[in-house]
Amino acid sequence: MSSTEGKTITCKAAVAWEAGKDLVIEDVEVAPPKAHEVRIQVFYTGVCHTDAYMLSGKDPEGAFPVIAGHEGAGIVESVGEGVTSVKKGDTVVALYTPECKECKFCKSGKTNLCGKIRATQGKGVMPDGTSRFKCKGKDLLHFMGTSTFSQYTVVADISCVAVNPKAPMDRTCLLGCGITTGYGAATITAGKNGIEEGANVAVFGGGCVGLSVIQGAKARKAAKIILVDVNPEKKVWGEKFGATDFVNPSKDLKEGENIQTRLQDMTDGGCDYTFDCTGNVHVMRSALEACHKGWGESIVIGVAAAGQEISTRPFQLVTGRVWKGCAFGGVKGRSQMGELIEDYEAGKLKVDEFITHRQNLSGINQAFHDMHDGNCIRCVVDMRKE
Ligand SMILES: NC(=O)C1=CN([C@@H]2O[C@H](COP(=O)(O)OP(=O)(O)OC[C@H]3O[C@@H](n4cnc5c(N)ncnc54)[C@H](OP(=O)(O)O)[C@@H]3O)[C@@H](O)[C@H]2O)C=CC1
Ligand SMILES: N[C@@H](CCC(=O)N[C@@H](CSC=O)C(=O)NCC(=O)O)C(=O)O
Ligand SMILES: [Zn+2]
Ligand SMILES: [Zn+2]
Repeated sequence: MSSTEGKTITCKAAVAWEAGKDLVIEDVEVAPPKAHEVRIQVFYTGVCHTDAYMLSGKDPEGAFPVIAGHEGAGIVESVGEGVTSVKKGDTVVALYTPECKECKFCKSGKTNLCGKIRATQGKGVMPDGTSRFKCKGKDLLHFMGTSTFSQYTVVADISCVAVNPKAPMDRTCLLGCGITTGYGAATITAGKNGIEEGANVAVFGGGCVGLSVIQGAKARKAAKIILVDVNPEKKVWGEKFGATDFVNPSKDLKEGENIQTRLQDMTDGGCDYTFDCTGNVHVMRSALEACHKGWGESIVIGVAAAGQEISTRPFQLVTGRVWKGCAFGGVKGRSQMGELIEDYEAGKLKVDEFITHRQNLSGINQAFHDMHDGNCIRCVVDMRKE
């Protein structure tokens, strides 16, 4: 038994007291895991745009005070009663899309969305309706079932997966969201079983998610892989991951052209697959309309702010274009993370290349500021260094 097992741990965490304000590094108390829960020492966490989105106050599910973060890797400190899937000392990746393997969703074979704890996760509490975090006598909310901006966090046992301990956690943490999301969207969600060889693909938005779609499209031997981004610096980034073409819609379009018609011209009538990786609802429309008549599919990945809605002429769908979307790329975290880590270890999946910035825990606000720099793809925060 470790010295901390069964006891409350006091550690540092980046606390969001209210929307739109910097995070504050606080001493927080992390209660021991209850039944079917796991307490994890978080070693590394990435910082995702979805964290920024929630912290800005635009997420209808966002509530404060909260500990954000969902791209984390660490080591199991202790487990609650009945936990069999992981044990103390295991290296784990946190899963904001859990996998219980027994609910209607998990058993359907049609989706990676798991219904078992979604309602409480969305309310920022553990499955029993309470929080494991306290600061200054107040309960803090959990976020996305993971809260990786704390040196210790408690998650449901279905919200983490044990992985090869040899894989470096300062990189594999990124498989907890951005890379897996884009790569899975291209290799699992698109079409019946991912993008087919020879398909023409357009990816809107060349951040971590879009570049990961490009990586997946390349793995599937797509023909044209066109990156569409308003940031000219993203051309080089796209090429690094396998993009064959780049279009900047704010600079490269001729008179009378829009991005849809440009992409149709480049692909003999339209793309087989397009992906929105921006979260902009107007871009989502363009991505759909750039699809080939009869079969083109557009996959929405970007998260749009509260109140935003998508629209198009229904005729676009009547004429065979398909609009769909996915969370976590359609990847089932507990069943499929091991394979991604193997691919990374075998040099088949790029991960290190996404890391452009690093911070210690005390630099976490800088990580959010750096997100606005076009050359910031992902910042990894070392949670053990204050
Ligand atoms: N569904 C899911 O499971 C997940 C969804 N997400 C969401 O995916 C989205 C992408 O995430 P991430 O890659 O980290 O984000 P980034 O902000 O790093 O990347 C988005 C890119 O899109 C560019 N962009 C912005 N507006 C346009 C436009 N009008 N046309 C073309 N490009 C544009 C941005 O340029 P600039 O930098 O100049 O603004 C940027 O290069 C976010 O909305 C995020 O919340 C993330 C993870 C999982
Ligand atoms: N809570 C928001 C939507 C936020 C959202 O779409 N989250 C994605 C993951 S984004 C990761 O970086 C997701 O998993 N969605 C599926 C889910 O079940 O939450 C809102 O209410 O609009
Ligand atoms: Zn994310
Ligand atoms: Zn389930």
